[in-house]
Amino acid sequence: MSVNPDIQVERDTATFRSIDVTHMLDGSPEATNQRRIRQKQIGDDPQINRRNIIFMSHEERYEAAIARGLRIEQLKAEHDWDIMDENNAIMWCFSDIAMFVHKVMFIPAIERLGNKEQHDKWLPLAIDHKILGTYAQTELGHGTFLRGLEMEARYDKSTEEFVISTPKHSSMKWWPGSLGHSSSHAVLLATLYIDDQNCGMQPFIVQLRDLNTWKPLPGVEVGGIGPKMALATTDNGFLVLNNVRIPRDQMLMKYAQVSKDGKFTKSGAAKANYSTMMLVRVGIAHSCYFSLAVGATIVTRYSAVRRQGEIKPGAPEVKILDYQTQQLKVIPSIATAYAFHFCKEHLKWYYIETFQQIQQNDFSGLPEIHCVTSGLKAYMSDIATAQLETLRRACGGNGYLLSNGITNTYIQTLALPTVEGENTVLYLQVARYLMKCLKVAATGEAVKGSLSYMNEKIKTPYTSGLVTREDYSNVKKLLKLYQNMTVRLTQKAGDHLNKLHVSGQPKYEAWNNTSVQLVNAAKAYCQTYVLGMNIEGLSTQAVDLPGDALEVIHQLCVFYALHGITEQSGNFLETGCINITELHIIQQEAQEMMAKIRKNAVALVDAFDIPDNLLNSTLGCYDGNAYQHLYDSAKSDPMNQKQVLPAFEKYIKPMLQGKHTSKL
Ligand SMILES: CCCCCCCC(=O)SCCNC(=O)CCNC(=O)[C@H](O)C(C)(C)COP(=O)(O)OP(=O)(O)OC[C@H]1O[C@@H](n2cnc3c(N)ncnc32)[C@H](O)[C@@H]1OP(=O)(O)O
Ligand SMILES: Cc1cc2nc3c(=O)[nH]c(=O)nc-3n(C[C@H](O)[C@H](O)[C@H](O)COP(=O)(O)OP(=O)(O)OC[C@H]3O[C@@H](n4cnc5c(N)ncnc54)[C@H](O)[C@@H]3O)c2cc1C
Repeated sequence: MSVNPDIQVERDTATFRSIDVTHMLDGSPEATNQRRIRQKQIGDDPQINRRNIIFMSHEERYEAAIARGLRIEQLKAEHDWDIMDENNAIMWCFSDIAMFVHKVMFIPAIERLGNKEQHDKWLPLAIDHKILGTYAQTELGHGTFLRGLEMEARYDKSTEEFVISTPKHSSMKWWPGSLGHSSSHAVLLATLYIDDQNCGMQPFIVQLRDLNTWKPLPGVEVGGIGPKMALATTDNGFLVLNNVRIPRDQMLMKYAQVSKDGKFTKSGAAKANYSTMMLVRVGIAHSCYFSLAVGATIVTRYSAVRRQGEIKPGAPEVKILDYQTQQLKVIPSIATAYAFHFCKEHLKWYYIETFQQIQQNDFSGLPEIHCVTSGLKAYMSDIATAQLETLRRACGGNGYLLSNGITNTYIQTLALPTVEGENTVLYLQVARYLMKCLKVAATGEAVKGSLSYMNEKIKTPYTSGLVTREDYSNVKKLLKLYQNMTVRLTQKAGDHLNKLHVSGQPKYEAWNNTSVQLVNAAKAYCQTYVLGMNIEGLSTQAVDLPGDALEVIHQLCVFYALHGITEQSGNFLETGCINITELHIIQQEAQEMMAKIRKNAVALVDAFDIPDNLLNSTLGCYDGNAYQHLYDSAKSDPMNQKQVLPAFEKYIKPMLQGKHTSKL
């Protein structure tokens, strides 16, 4: 099929070469080649390809997702993939593999929470798929408040076993992925009791099903929790345990230990048992980038080939991408996807470094990384879901079809603000850290890390530093505005907190009565962080780009900063970081920058280089022939393979013949 001329012209008139930016996104030309080879292995494989999933039943999708997971394992062995390759493969399959939690949580939890003997025993079994596991933490009654977990593990000194039980409905495990039908084992988080003393939430390895018959073991009641909005194949389940006994060495004992005679000891940081969650939060930030890149690719390409209506009366119909309002739906998502790229790259290396320190029992970096990973998981998933919905709607009626490739991505991404810590709750963790740093700054001590900009006192009266027109496209000056806004919102929340406390409210009550302001400050911190990483990326990852490509990536960053201010203008005005005249100039600059970026919109999404066989989109194919692909997809619907469906004989015909009232 030849390429649609409407999309070809976009490529021909772009001011830079997409491939240069692709190399930057991958890290190097060699890395691009390597990724393309991996993506071809996946996209061309009939067992992995998700081409027909929209026409499958729940059970068929589940089976296909198991087969997909298995096939990924085979490819991994055949082609010697490392862990990054495997994680990317899972992401390119949109996490549509049934044993997802086994890979991303069960194994990492054993690695992080187990001691050497436990590694030696359990990891080979898990890695070779001799056992399949889940991460069972959330209960019906408690997902957020982990100190409230009710499933009990009571130590029985006489037999050196833990006895695990579910005292009431609210204490059953509820939600763990792969638990319903796909796990033989669980890393199960339960509250440990020794002689009725509560020793906090601890991790245990519990076998749930017989490995030969797959039947639940005695005392184990397990099943699926029912249909969900999406993620049909993650097989989320419930679990009730009736006095199930496990040996003492099945408590994962890296950070806390129970001796044979029931002595409880702790090593490491207080929240060390929460470390698996941190890893997954980093992974979620990466998924947010990928989902947004997918959505932006589909909708930008579709907007470049769909013509509807006219701008100049009587002139030919225009591409919908030429409407300024359509640009406002599409261009921010492209700019955000690029900003998220720089941010997730930074996050990956930051996590790896800090994790190495933690492995060496240096926990000093833990509070900051907990703040950053919690905040970015929340912020990036909030933004990604909001923008994906805008993008989906930007496709008009066809935005409601599953074949468009964006609807599924969107509803899947909708889980991310909830999983791995509900977003509001995570913002409040960030706020906790902000308040601590504020206190440090108030004593005159230097605040370190991502909030070191707090050290600089904001002078009153204040000027924004935006003097010339060029200042409005100076990303460092724009970043300063964001930093000042964050500091002022943080101070404002801190002042409110103090005021309530001084007026007699206990600290916890004052905290709750300030939590709206605290969350607002936390979001500002996250937004500032992402912009900071975007700017850093310009001088690190993007620095070797040819001049024309660097200019476009720079424009995106400027637009990201300006658009962010227009979206959050209330915060910037309220804190006095800009005045109304400056806001008007910023709005104008943002619109002008958007018009410049529009010229390169298709080339910018091409640079994401997501192949058609992974994109699975009728609207967003590289060749731009959206109408042909829509038609082909409709024709391939199994319901269209018959001219007359059985429902005709059963219901419609009797109705037409006036017999329906008694028969139905
Ligand atoms: C589609 C893809 C599917 C992916 C799979 C999804 C799998 C899942 O969802 S698994 C379940 C995930 N569950 C969660 O994330 C639970 C969310 N809840 C939490 O993380 C915590 O309980 C939380 C943070 C809300 C509060 O914990 P709580 O024990 O009440 O602590 P709290 O008393 O508030 O104290 C917080 C302290 O712990 C620290 N802390 C909390 N979490 C962490 C952490 N992960 N690392 C380091 N420190 C931490 C805080 O910094 C704070 O320190 P300080 O006291 O010095 O200020
Ligand atoms: C698709 C999916 C997959 C999942 N996979 C797993 C898994 O593999 N393993 C696992 O263990 N769990 C899993 N979960 C569970 C998930 O981690 C929890 O649902 C999540 O942590 C939120 O907890 P919750 O359901 O208790 O929400 P709740 O805490 O009940 O949240 C409800 C509301 O209360 C608010 N709220 C709660 N506490 C506070 C507070 N302190 N301050 C202010 N507001 C508050 C929240 O902001 C929210 O608005 C999964 C969930 C989903 C949807």
